[in-house]
Amino acid sequence: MSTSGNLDSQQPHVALIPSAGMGHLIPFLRLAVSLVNHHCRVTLITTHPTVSHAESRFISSFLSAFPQITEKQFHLLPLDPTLSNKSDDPFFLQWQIIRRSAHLLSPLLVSSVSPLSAVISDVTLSSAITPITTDLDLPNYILFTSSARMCSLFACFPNCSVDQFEDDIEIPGLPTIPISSIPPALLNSKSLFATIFLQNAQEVMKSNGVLINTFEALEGDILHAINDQKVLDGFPPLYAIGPFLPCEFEKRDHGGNSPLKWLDDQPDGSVVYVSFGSRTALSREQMKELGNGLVSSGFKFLWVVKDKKVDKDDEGSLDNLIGNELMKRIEDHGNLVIKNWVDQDEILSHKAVGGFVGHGGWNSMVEAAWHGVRLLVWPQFGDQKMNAETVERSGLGIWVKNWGWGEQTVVKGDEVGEKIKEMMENNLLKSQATLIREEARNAVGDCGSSERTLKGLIQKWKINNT
Ligand SMILES: O=c1ccn([C@@H]2O[C@H](COP(=O)(O)OP(=O)(O)O[C@H]3O[C@H](CO)[C@@H](O)[C@H](O)[C@H]3O)[C@@H](O)[C@H]2O)c(=O)[nH]1
Repeated sequence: MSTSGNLDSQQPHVALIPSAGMGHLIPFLRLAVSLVNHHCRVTLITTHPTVSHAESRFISSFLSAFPQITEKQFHLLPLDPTLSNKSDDPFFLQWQIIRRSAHLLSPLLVSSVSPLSAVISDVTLSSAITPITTDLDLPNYILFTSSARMCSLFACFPNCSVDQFEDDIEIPGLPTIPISSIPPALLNSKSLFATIFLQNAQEVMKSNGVLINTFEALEGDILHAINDQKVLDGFPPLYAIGPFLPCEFEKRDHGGNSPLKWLDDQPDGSVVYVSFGSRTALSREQMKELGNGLVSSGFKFLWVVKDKKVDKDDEGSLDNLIGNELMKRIEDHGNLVIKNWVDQDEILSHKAVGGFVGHGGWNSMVEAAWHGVRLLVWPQFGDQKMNAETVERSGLGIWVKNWGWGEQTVVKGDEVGEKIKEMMENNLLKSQATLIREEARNAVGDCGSSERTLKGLIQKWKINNT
């Protein structure tokens, strides 16, 4: 694929509208690169301000790497004070502000260059954005940033009454979802999160299609059940176009502190990589248990520690967080602990990395599949148990169900250490991870399922342009 222009009068023009946080921004920017590589014109709507440094840095290196992409700045309304009573999570608040500022998007979606063939917005924004695209008569697509399994719950959600939430959730055409896997925030039907989740699920039905970062070999049965209308009659076409590939622009200069140097000195497949994504801070108590568990597993590890949800606030020293004594034991055993943004792609692609302990954030799960790294999934909140189910079913990793939701319980270090050993010593997982890696690569190869699906969608936009 070339990144050159090769423009023609039918060239589709796509506007992308991400939501708050790296877990939502990253898949949008990777999708943008893929669309450029497929000769689409892309407009990126960037929110101002962003919540984290990581988001601002990512956007600016993306725009420098792709000068052909048009940036439209979306200046958000100030924080509505009534919102502060609802949550103290800065990403939640930003998501709400984006939704409440959606009416300001109209002028940004009226293109002076060429009319838009598609507007693709984050699923969490859909009920705020669909009325705007409908008014402007623009084709409206959704990017579902989680797994197809989570999408099956999303599709059925308007038909589930809250009273049902005492029992497993029936998903027509698919296995039931245990009540214990439902995102806790959905269990209170009066919560703002549950209300908006429901509105989004209703509004998505009016969209032209839903794009998703997964692939046939990973979630084929679920994709088929949704696309065959077994899960919900009338659900829009679900386009599986993953894995979204990490890109060059994401690489950062670590000023000589890259963990790669340390990884280079470790034997192949020997290291456990530990990270809970871009916005999950474990409790101090859990952090200590995890540290003890890692040491007791006997495996070498590279642990990325986060103390605060937002990077700007994350200023404490490692010694303070983990304690001098544990920190010393960790270092005496020759392990590496980092409290900064790392380039996860370069870590997962390193031959020394043999396993990944993560929270089940969907981007990380797909990245592990792409690199064929086996997983121990430890869901903390939200969609993460649904994603863990997919990982377990595919044979890419294990998930300890009785650990519950990470944010609600503290798991003892010994248990963590045992499970890490189990994951690292399980050769079946290792060989299955290698197979999934092959399948992931096939999916985006020339004749792969995801590549064909994406090309078909772009072709549709081209035909609509004529
Ligand atoms: O130091 C870091 C930390 C994170 N990442 C990247 O940041 C992304 C993190 O995304 P994800 O693994 O999905 O976790 P979250 O940041 O927690 O993502 C949020 O968004 C996801 C997509 O909707 C959901 O699945 C999660 O539950 C939700 O917490 C991944 O691409 C990682 O590679 C880095 O590169 N370096």
